[in-house]
Amino acid sequence: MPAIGATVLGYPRIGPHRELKKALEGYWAGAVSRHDLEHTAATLRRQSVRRMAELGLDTVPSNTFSLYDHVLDAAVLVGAVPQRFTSFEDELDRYFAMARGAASRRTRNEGGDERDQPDGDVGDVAPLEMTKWFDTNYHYLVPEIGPATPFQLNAAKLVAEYREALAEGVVTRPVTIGPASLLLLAKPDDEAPAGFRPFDRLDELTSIYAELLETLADAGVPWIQLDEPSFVADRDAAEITALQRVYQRLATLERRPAIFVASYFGDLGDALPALAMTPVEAIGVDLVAGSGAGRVAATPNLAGKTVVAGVVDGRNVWRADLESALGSLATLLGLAGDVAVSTSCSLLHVPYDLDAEPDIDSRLRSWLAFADQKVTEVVTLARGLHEGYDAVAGRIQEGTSARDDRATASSVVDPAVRQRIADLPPEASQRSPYAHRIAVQADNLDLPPLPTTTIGSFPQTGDVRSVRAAYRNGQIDADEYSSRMRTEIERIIRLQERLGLDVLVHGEPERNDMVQYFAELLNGFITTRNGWVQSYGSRCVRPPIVYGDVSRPAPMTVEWASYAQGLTDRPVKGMLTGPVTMLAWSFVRDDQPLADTARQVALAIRDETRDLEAEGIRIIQVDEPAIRELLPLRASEQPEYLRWAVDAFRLATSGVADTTQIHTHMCYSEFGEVMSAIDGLEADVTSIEAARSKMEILPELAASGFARGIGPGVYDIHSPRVPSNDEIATLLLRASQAVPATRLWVNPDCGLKTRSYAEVEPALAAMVTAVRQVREAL
Ligand SMILES: CN1c2c(nc(N)[nH]c2=O)NC[C@@H]1CNc1ccc(C(=O)N[C@@H](CCC(=O)N[C@@H](CCC(=O)N[C@@H](CCC(=O)O)C(=O)O)C(=O)O)C(=O)O)cc1
Ligand SMILES: N[C@@H](CCS)C(=O)O
Ligand SMILES: [Zn+2]
Repeated sequence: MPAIGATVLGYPRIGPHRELKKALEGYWAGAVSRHDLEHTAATLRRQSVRRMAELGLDTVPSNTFSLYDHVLDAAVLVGAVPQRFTSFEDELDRYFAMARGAASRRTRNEGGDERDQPDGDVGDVAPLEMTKWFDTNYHYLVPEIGPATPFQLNAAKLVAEYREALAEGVVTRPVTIGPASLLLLAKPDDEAPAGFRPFDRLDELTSIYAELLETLADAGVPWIQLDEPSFVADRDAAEITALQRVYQRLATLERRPAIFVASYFGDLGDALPALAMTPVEAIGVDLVAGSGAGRVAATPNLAGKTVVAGVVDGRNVWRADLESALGSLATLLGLAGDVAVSTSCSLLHVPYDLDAEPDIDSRLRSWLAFADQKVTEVVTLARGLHEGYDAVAGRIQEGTSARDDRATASSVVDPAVRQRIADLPPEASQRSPYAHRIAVQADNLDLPPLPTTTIGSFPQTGDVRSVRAAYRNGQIDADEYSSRMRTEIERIIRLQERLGLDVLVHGEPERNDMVQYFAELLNGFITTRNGWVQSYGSRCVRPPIVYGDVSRPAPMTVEWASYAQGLTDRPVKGMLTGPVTMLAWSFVRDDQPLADTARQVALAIRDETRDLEAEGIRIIQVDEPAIRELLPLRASEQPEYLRWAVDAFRLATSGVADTTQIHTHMCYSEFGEVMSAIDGLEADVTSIEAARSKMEILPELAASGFARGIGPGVYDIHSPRVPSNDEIATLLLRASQAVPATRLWVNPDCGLKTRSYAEVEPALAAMVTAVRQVREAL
């Protein structure tokens, strides 16, 4: 068995130029053949293993490539395919049906339209649910596992990708999710009786993994990496014992590769000594998010094992502190059998290569590291560890100088921002009592009961995107751009008037992304040209980088909002992204607490709310869809996070007069655990994703004491399906049983940017008709 040496836990897969995205969307649209899709995928995989090997890694992971999602791949690997997909005989059709939904066989025979959508679920076979991958902005597909879900090994992809890399001359280490985490990431299927947990089937699933290990041994695979990230969150003693049982069993198989159990996004806690007691050969620890090398080194039973030390941050873009990383590695050396050097998690969460960013100035660039630069850092550290400090002294010095330069750069610290924060009185985060302000807002707005609205974005048509691209590329000037955007805004305002909505939006046509748009306009942020990171399936984002103190040089949204308001007598909602979401979807500073950066962003947003108000905007929505996402995985760390997150939102939204109504919006998460924080935001109105769970969230919210305006989403915008008036009316009546109708608002689950007008117009018309019915009924 070769030593692991220098390695990474995973590598980006969307393609340096988003080749996979383009091939997938082309394939779904019927414009790219299956052969071409497979060719693109194979080329990307080969390039990736070659690149990692050329950069000097000792061992390279494989099977980290995925056509859609690695959790879906793991479900397919163990044959956990829900019944509704079994009629798809072709494997790729079945795979994409699980990812995106599909027309049933009946509809397919009638000419179903599953290839028309670039993303989202299509047709009448519902896809697997999508949810957040731990506390990242990546989304995985949730396996459905019930008592009768079949398990059957299907190792073809894993073995084929191993052999494909071997043909490139690279012996790889196949990676997949370990059995315990796979079940903890799954949800019970609809057939499961109350109280059933997928985890109940751990022993059965372990048998499939045993078979997998034997298959890999037969294929000559030296190492397998089984990821068990679910154990960096709070787990009970039974779950930890079960984890130990799994690896005791797998590691005592006669025929198997060496086993590397990886963890990331935090500290393994009690799971680390439990794993150390099993005969697995290697354990991976995250020394960036976790509590450090000292604690790991103190774990008994590591002497015969390789500790794979995740010392290079796999999910942020700062150049590593090589000196301190070497210190951590030295702490482990001598206590473990061997020390391998790695990233703290897969590099899936960072862009490929800093060299693809010609616009970033050279000084700032010297502070940064993207995936390929991180691979090089890992290689340098492994050399330093094994050949001694002097072998890499030059590189370490270079890194230290860059970090010192960053620490003292005047572009990072803005004394004016710091003074403003220091001068803030406590009442800056306090509005007058809700009962008082809601009364003055009612006078100011004069809205009907059950006011109707949308969440902000309207379809981002090809036309709108190409106008933005033309402006960005200098093909049209600012006047032409502004005029084209105004035409689009006017069209959206007139459409909403025609549909009969009560509170209008300008539709966000000028925004490439709800975070990047603001980052481009704020001091302290930079944005990238090619820094794409997969968010889900074929969808990508370019997370901005916060490098310095944040401030707002000029208004960011006022021009568009006030133009829209000038077109209509109905209130137009101003639309901003909140401080927590701005940070959750950016690469953040690692040189000051996140809470401090959040206050700076909050102040910039606060300035914007006041300017919007001064221009006659009477309602302002501050979106915080990611407030749940940043919730620490360990309960002990959650109260502190919630305290500063709520405080930042309140700082952002308390600068306006009582007459101005503050809305917020949340989606993409289960909000059960953060109900009291949602209440603590004190937004006058909160819109929240609720349609898919059929309003289940409302009783929970009411029970938490929440007693302000609430807009539970009445239809799911992730689906092209147009809801009927009756189903929306039914949901509204259900909502009115949990929340007094006087506090109910009516809106879709989220923004409409990924949908087409052909879906949006009838869906909103149904929503307005349903509200009229319900208003009469109430
Ligand atoms: C709400 N969601 C968001 C998350 N994170 C964000 N940062 N933003 C979000 O909205 N996390 C949770 C969810 C995740 N959901 C999504 C949904 C949709 C997308 C998405 O559609 N992404 C787009 C890229 C968006 C973008 O930046 N567009 C720019 C640039 C577009 C582009 O590719 N331009 C071309 C050239 C121009 C052209 O011909 O169009 C190029 O650069 O090559 C824009 O529209 O201006 C995607 O396509 O993946 C992401 C997350
Ligand atoms: N205002 C944004 C929120 C998305 S979470 C939108 O409508 O797209
Ligand atoms: Zn949303």
